[in-house]
Amino acid sequence: MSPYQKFEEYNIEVQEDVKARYKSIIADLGEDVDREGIVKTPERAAKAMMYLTSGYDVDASEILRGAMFKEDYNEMVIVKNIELYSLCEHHLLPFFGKAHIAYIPNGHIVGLSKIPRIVDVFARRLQVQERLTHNILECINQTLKPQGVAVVIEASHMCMMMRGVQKQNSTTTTSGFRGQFENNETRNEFLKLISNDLS
Ligand SMILES: Nc1nc2c(ncn2[C@@H]2O[C@H](COP(=O)(O)OP(=O)(O)OP(=O)(O)O)[C@@H](O)[C@H]2O)c(=O)[nH]1
Ligand SMILES: [Zn+2]
Repeated sequence: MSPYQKFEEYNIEVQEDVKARYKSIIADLGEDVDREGIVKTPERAAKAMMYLTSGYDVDASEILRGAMFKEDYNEMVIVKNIELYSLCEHHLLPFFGKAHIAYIPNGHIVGLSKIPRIVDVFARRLQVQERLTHNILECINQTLKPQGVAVVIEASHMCMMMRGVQKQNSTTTTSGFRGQFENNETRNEFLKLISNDLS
């Protein structure tokens, strides 16, 4: 049996387990689990939740390493307005928003699509926005070893909107800077270039 087959079987086993637990949760919440519209819901919810947390099984640095190209370009590269959807680890409710990411190459550039890809890898886990920001920052810094890297995330948290404090318009901004972006001039140039995209 290949390791891949083993992984598939493991996933089916986990899915069955999650499905059974959802069925019991839905019943506890007061629903009729045999009702037509609901009967397949435990399976749908299990698949959805497993998709939304599928980032645990993915090595983000391997994604970056797969598309690093030698290039003598020493200016800032910015990929901005990367939409992201994650789950808050406290309430299992979504938080969603945008990431703006910049790096200054140090002999290697990276395939542009790989930056949103690693955002997704870290977003598809139970997260807090601060750790999500750091995960992305450190992954780029340690894998690409650029002259500098910057990450800014702006997000709205459903756990603050639908329940709890119930604030509909607040957004949370987190950021991280390494290397040349720790220098005020470079950091300000980046912040200026994304300023129209910040709320
Ligand atoms: N720092 C941080 N806090 C978060 C994030 N997502 C949710 N939270 C907060 O996590 C906290 C959990 O606080 P608790 O007091 O344990 O939970 P709670 O009683 O449900 O809190 P309320 O949301 O205030 O009703 C809340 O203040 C949430 O707003 C995040 O990404 N970062
Ligand atoms: Zn929350």
